[in-house]
Amino acid sequence: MQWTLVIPLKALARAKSRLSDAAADGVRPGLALAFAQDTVAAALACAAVHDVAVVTDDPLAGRELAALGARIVGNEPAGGLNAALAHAAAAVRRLRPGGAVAALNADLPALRAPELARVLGAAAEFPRAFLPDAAGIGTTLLAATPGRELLPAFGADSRMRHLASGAVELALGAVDSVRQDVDTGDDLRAALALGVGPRTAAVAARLLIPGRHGG
Ligand SMILES: Nc1nc2c(ncn2[C@@H]2O[C@H](COP(=O)(O)OP(=O)(O)OP(=O)(O)O)[C@@H](O)[C@H]2O)c(=O)[nH]1
Ligand SMILES: C=C(OP(=O)(O)O)C(=O)O
Repeated sequence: MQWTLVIPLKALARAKSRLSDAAADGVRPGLALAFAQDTVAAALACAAVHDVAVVTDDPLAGRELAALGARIVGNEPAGGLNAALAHAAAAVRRLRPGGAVAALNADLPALRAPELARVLGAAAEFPRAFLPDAAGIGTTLLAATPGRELLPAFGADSRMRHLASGAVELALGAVDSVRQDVDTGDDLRAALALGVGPRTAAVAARLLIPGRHGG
């Protein structure tokens, strides 16, 4: 099964506020963009991925991610993350009727294409399925097979809310790179330990993150 991935990215100037312990105001937009670039590049390299649509109104992010090969979908309607995801999922389904669609977080800088392929392969067995984040509280991927609505419920406690919505939780081992989202400095250290993509590695090298250099 070949998937269209929908990747939401809010305005870079507002992104990753919980990373303020590890990255100053002037650095976070560039870090958020680097996470998204490494996420999109790994997604596009995945054999199970047909195409990638990034949902954003950020002009710089739109240009940079389009240059990698993503399609850019506007962030509408004004109603937050889940409204924008549902709208984008419907838009990609109009372009590829009968296609499989999955929403993927934009903050997976350690993402590896073979691990994403394993997750999507497992998701193909169910009408709707999701992967919990590394912390076990949120969600990094929500998938809907052909003919099924995505019904996204990202945000606080999204693992429980996706479960309650009837989506099947994927219990897979060895897919850490798909689960390791980065919201805090500790998350960033965990992602660096897994091994991040080149854009995040370049920005992180300038941050002198404790733990990366033995601190
Ligand atoms: N297009 C779009 N993406 C969003 C919106 N809100 C959040 N996102 C994206 O959804 C994912 C999870 O978002 P959040 O955890 O709310 O935001 P964040 O920037 O990752 O982190 P914090 O600022 O620390 O909350 C990230 O990829 C965000 O960029 C929105 O309203 N529109
Ligand atoms: C929106 C989510 O991600 P984050 O961990 O970035 O808040 C979520 O887990 O549903």
